[in-house]
Amino acid sequence: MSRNHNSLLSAIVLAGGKSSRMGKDKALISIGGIPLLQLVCSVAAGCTDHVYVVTPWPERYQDLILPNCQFIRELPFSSSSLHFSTQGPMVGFAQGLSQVQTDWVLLLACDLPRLQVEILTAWTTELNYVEDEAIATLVHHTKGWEPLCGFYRRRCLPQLLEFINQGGRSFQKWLNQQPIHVLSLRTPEMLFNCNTPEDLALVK
Ligand SMILES: Nc1nc2c(ncn2[C@@H]2O[C@H](COP(=O)(O)OP(=O)(O)OP(=O)(O)O)[C@@H](O)[C@H]2O)c(=O)[nH]1
Repeated sequence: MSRNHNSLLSAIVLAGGKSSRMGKDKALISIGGIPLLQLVCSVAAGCTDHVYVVTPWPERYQDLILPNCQFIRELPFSSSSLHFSTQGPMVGFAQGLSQVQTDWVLLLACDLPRLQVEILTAWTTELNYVEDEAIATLVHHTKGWEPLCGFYRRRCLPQLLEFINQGGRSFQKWLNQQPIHVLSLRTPEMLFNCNTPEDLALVK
């Protein structure tokens, strides 16, 4: 998607974690013959100018077809993070955000099989109208914020790192301390996460 230079938009897709509820890497699960990470990246590429895939293991995904996507290899957050594949989505996000050059970034989990590019594109047009003080624009539902399908300002990185450095790993806790613009969503099924074999059966 092409935009004027001042309004370029990046996406960060997170592909890490344990996939313990699924029992195998969610990113590689096939939905209609297409690996889930490829599906999500293709939607991200359809509504942004550049896609970063943040993962501890880029080699695992080298056979996927990911045009306009660039891998960022996630590193252990600190020398004490021995099991860095489980350091959590916030740390992956922070590492991705440190590479982003655009003012806004769309953050996506890799386990969202029902993303709709039309809705994400419509949301991108709202970014120009978000209050200056808001660091993100996200959907809010009964369980709280939806952190892994929404937009963040690049300038939130220092606050994010401070929270992480103090041991914080909960998006909800961090977001509850921040000014956030609320995104409206009439079709909440778009946010369906494919976490378990039962979820996968529903999608298929
Ligand atoms: N890069 C990166 N992504 C992560 C990490 N942990 C989780 N994710 C991603 O964040 C999204 C949500 O992950 P979750 O479903 O909460 O956690 P999970 O570890 O993947 O799965 P469970 O073990 O079943 O909780 C998915 O896109 C994961 O790939 C991480 O440490 N690094």
